[in-house]
Amino acid sequence: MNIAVIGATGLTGHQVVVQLILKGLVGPMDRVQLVGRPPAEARLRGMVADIRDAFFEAAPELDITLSPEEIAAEVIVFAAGVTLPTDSRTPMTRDALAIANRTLFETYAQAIARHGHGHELVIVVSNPVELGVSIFAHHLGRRRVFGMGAYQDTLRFRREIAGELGLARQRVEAYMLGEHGSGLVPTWSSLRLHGFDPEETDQLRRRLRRGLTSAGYPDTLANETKGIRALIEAGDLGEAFRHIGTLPADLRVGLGPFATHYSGAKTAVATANATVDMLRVVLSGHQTVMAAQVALKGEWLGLDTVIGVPVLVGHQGWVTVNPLPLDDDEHAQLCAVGRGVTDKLREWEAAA
Ligand SMILES: NC(=O)c1ccc[n+]([C@@H]2O[C@H](COP(=O)([O-])OP(=O)(O)OC[C@H]3O[C@@H](n4cnc5c(N)ncnc54)[C@H](O)[C@@H]3O)[C@@H](O)[C@H]2O)c1
Repeated sequence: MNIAVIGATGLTGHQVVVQLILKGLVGPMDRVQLVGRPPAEARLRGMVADIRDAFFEAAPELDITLSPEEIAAEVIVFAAGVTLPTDSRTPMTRDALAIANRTLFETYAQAIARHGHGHELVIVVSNPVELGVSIFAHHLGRRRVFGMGAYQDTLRFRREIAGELGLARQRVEAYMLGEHGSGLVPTWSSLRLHGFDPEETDQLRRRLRRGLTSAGYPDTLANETKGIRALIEAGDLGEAFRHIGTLPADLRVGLGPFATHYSGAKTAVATANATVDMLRVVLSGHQTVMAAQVALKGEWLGLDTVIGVPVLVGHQGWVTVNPLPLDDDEHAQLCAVGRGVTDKLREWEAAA
């Protein structure tokens, strides 16, 4: 198997390569292409030496690639580009991030479309993930392109619920859909707790939500984000994490990574874990449902944009949306977020 990691020397890209090996997804019969810019060549060489030193027998063939035209892989992880600074005193808007990364998305998408074999699957990690998916889908065809934001947000949502109930994460089924970052849509209607009947699940769902409704979620998340930002700017990370711990699971999903990023630790380990997990699903050859940002053309709820939804995945890409039973507020929320993403994509693309 051939896997390419674009932005391999970055915090996230590096973690993806290490976790691919540690989790046994690649071994000596496989090849991992480490893709970076020419100025990163020395660092890529050092990275290869370090990985061989650590995992000699288990390591795959590690190739250094400095040109987008030379990427040749079955699955490509895109983790290159600018990221939000961790110093809260120099904030960067998502708009500025989009403008900074747009050219990079375009360059790689065009090169892979021109020089690739036409079947590569692409997992977009870099932000804004919706913009990355939109650009890659435009050049490669939308069925081959996934954003990992919704996959990671869904893992986090399940983990928060499982932790609060004292269950293994595997017993919790629930989806965090929408836009990665500020447009999360927790679909509490999708909650299934294996081993609990619908009545018990209803009771636990009420307990977990603590009175926060789907309609009230976006404003509450925005207000809580302001509060956490103020604590971070005041240098009180400890209070920020303590406060997040008092909030319901769906708010913790939105706020935990925010505080982790600004703590300076960043979220590379969890992001790589989710990416490698997603890669495992995509490569398994079994048809499986997973959450991902994909470019929709009205397949579900009339959504015609890039948004996180549950998709049925096969070895050639996503096949169809796996619809969930949503209540009216969740439905309205997902459509509103979809319209917001469409407006942003239009703006970011017009700023070219
Ligand atoms: N989806 C998520 O949950 C999530 C989590 C963390 C980070 N991210 C995103 O992933 C991206 C990377 O984050 P990071 O923390 O690893 O950043 P980083 O700064 O550590 O790494 C970025 C890498 O991109 C490389 N790069 C820049 N321009 C390049 C080019 N033209 N060709 C090849 N490589 C190039 C840099 O050399 C660097 O190695 C960011 O966009 C960030 O927002 C997403």
